[in-house]
Amino acid sequence: MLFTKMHGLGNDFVLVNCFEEKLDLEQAPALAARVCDRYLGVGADGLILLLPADNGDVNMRIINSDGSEAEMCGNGIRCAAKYLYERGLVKKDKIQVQTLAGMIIPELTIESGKVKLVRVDMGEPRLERPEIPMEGPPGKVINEPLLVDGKTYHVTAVSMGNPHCVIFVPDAEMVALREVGPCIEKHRAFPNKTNVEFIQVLSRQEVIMKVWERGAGETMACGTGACASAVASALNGHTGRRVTVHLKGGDLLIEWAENNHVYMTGPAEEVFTGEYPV
Ligand SMILES: N[C@@H](CCC[C@H](N)C(=O)O)C(=O)O
Repeated sequence: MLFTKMHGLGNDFVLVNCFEEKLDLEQAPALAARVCDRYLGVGADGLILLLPADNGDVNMRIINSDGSEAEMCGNGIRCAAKYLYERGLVKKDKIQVQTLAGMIIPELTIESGKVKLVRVDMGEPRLERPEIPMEGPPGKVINEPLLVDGKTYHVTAVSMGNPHCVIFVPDAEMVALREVGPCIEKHRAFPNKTNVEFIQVLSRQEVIMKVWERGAGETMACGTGACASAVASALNGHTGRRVTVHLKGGDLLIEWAENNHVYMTGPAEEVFTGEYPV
């Protein structure tokens, strides 16, 4: 299988062009776990498959490093958009990408034939509890107490197609991510598990985010997580609707526009190409 290793702010992926490579999709979870292994495989947070779409330009599937499939991936879709444009597979600067979270539209900034930045219309955030999904009575989950291993966290739940649990903290550096992250990811309140974001508010326009991803653990960045965190920050009155999110791997600009769509702007990089035995 020919593949391309890419990353968005250090959130890294193995991309496979399934217009060319004929993969058995039923084997994709096992393949993802093998290829993403940082010791025995290529090493990545997820496997991205680009497939022919029945609606739109391309169908993107994202499988986490543990083999579980996610509905969407913000950093991954910027990588996919760059790949499709620079390989000439799509010849326009606005691409319609079919995902399990619906149609997502990346828009490219191109300089000398290369993609510099990608601005993605990530669609509307979903806030009602069953849409996350999260156990409990109907309504939105904004700054609500959640008991985790005897400690109470105040959580705001946002779905960007995939579930996010956002927690505001005074100092993101002090969070014991590897201890608390997996407990919240697998908390019984989240029947489909959840991504977990810890947010330190710096100002009305800037936050620091640490993320524990469902199915992948700690990553250097999470695009859908940054969008969910920006929405949660505005809902809790901590920031306005345009926020720079500082992540371990760099910055994302997130805007929750008046039309209720969330726009994410950031880079994507190609690292290398290779061949992997399947
Ligand atoms: N890193 C991604 C999100 C990947 C999927 C996530 N782990 C999930 O299971 O929902 C991003 O940039 O959005």
